[in-house]
Amino acid sequence: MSLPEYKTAFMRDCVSADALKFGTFTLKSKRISPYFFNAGLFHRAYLLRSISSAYAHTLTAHAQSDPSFHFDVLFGPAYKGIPLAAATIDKLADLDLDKYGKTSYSFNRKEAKDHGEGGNIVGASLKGQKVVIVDDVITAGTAIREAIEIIKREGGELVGIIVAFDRLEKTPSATDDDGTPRPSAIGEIRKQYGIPVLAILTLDDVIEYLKSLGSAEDLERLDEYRAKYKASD
Ligand SMILES: O=P(O)(O)OC[C@H]1O[C@H](OP(=O)(O)OP(=O)(O)O)[C@H](O)[C@@H]1O
Ligand SMILES: O=C(O)c1cc(=O)[nH]c(=O)[nH]1
Repeated sequence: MSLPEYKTAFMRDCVSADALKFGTFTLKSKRISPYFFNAGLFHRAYLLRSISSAYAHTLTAHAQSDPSFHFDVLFGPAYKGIPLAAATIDKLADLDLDKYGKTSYSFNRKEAKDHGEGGNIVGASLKGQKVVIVDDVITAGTAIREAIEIIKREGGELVGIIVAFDRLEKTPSATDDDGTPRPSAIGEIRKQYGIPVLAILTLDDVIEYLKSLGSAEDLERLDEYRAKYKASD
């Protein structure tokens, strides 16, 4: 597997933290998946460093390939996006203090607060800011579209999205398993907004990993799932 070191290190930590699990899981979209990525398990200090470092490297690698890519705020949708956005700006500042030392983070409350400072945004104001959303996974795109709406409503400019894991699967629909390829939610968002949607790892990376280090049974189930739900983009 010819992945950059930060991706292989992240894959190793996903497996050791049990954040990448193989079995039978029901997704938010109700699709049944033979694997699940649980970013909530990156709760130990060394694991939070690992995931935030992988996000930060993915963002800086993209900024190197596209010098027009600039952002002021990392927005982490509640709940799992919150620690991810905060820890990632810390890592970005470690990588390049001059460039990222003034980058902010921000997140939404799921329920608006009606006392004290009030409102439902915590951290940087998004108004007039170039914003990148940091989340764990996009499947149907419901969560990310809610985050996009919040950014619009707050007057921010969405310039990119980064997730830990791109499942590379088509958007769920009533005729899900008819074998017809359709775009992924990520592909639709890229097309609709013309922005980069970056991922640290993809399903293809996991399948490559299973070929060398995983069980033949898991590999077969993931291959079957990919054949059934693979996106057309
Ligand atoms: O693309 P989708 O089909 O929307 O699914 C993916 C999202 O669903 C989960 O979050 P959830 O909304 O459950 O919130 P949480 O962060 O509070 O767990 C998950 O963390 C992703 O963000
Ligand atoms: O689609 C989802 O709900 C989902 C998939 C996944 O791999 N991980 C996760 O937290 N949510």
